[in-house]
Amino acid sequence: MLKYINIKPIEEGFKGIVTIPGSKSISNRALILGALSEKKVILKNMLFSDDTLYMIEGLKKLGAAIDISQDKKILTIEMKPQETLPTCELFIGNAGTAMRFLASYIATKKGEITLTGNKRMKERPIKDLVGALENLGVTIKYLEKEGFPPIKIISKGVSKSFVEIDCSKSSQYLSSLLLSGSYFKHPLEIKIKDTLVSKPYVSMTLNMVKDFGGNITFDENKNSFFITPKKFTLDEYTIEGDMSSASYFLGAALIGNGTITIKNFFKNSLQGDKDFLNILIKMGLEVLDEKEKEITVCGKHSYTAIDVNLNNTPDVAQTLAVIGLFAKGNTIVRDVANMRIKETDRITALNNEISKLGGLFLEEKDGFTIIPQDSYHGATIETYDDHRMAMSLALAGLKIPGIKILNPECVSKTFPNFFEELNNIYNREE
Ligand SMILES: O=C(O)C1=C[C@@H](OP(=O)(O)O)[C@@H](O)[C@H](O)C1
Ligand SMILES: C=C(OP(=O)(O)O)C(=O)O
Repeated sequence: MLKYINIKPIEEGFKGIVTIPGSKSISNRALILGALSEKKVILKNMLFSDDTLYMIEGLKKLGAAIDISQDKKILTIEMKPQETLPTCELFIGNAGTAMRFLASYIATKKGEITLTGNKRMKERPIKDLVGALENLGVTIKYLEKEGFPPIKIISKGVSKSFVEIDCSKSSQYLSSLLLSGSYFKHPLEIKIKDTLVSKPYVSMTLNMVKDFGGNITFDENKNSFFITPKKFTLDEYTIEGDMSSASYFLGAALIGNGTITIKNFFKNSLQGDKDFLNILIKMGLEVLDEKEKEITVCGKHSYTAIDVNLNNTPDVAQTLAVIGLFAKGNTIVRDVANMRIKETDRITALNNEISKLGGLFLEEKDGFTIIPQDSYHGATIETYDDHRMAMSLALAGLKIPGIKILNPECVSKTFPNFFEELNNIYNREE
């Protein structure tokens, strides 16, 4: 286990080329859709990281034949035809998508399956999804604390045709039902109670279900989704590069006033986090070149702050917080209360670590403000087993000497070779 990594400041005007990995969100959706499919599915540009490996191991235990070619980033998946799933326990670490998406997948069949995870996963709520599945006729028992994993799902399949769900804490509950709903026995109406957070992830789900052969419509007046039972028959699916992972290198170019080419960057991405590029353009980032799967961006000696609502894209809020340290003016991030129930309480974690650098961080219940200071100093950064704390605070080290990132291997949740790629931006391209 690597205990820490020192980040070296970078010279302005640097040039680098990096490659980002496949999208976590798309990889884990494609695995569920592949497991539901009638035949073998090939997934290309697949992400292999903790979150997808927990999903892969879980699906294997449930009966999937999965072949992996890690260097080619290809995976094939074919689920054994079976009415009843093998009785087992699935450990899914702290992979929110795996925990939530598997719950509805299990409900498409008969079986008794326990879903559990690490200490933090046991503090992340799942009650609204469990309640919806119970209302659909699935029996679910909390094995420790009411409302949280571990849960035991006792399923006989879903035969009801209407459910209401509260998605004000996580959009993953809705995506879970939408991903597997085509394999419930009857047409299903899912009515959204309250506000839906992280909306673009639901659009991503709808797009992918459609690509696999599903039929889901949305009625705006009723605030309801309608799913028709369908069989999936797609042969092959290509995973996009991960736009949340790209945020660190877009940010590095701006903070470090350098030029970075990002490969595996999908211009027409399904991911809401692609909008981070537009946020940074407003702050001063310049796009030098854009191809279908590659972008080259360039920073500025000085850039402006921004006031932005990140409810649609909470995963880039930490990147923006660190970029805000060096902006002209105060950067304000609004409407991101659910950052507090992710890998760690991310708002408090940012406050702790940014304060250690000499930064001024104003913490709100559902957001924060970064007030830039004339100077900062190095510090030893705690990462709270949160990949995004490690990756975003590493960016501060491009400017501030003496930054040490503790437990850097937590990046393996979504971007196992992040620090190797970060190293690539120091190697000047001639
Ligand atoms: O559906 C998804 O793939 C995700 C949805 C978001 O979670 P919430 O809906 O809980 O905000 C996001 O933070 C997470 O990293 C991935
Ligand atoms: C919130 C995240 O993950 P999860 O899928 O575990 O919710 C994340 O990757 O930032």
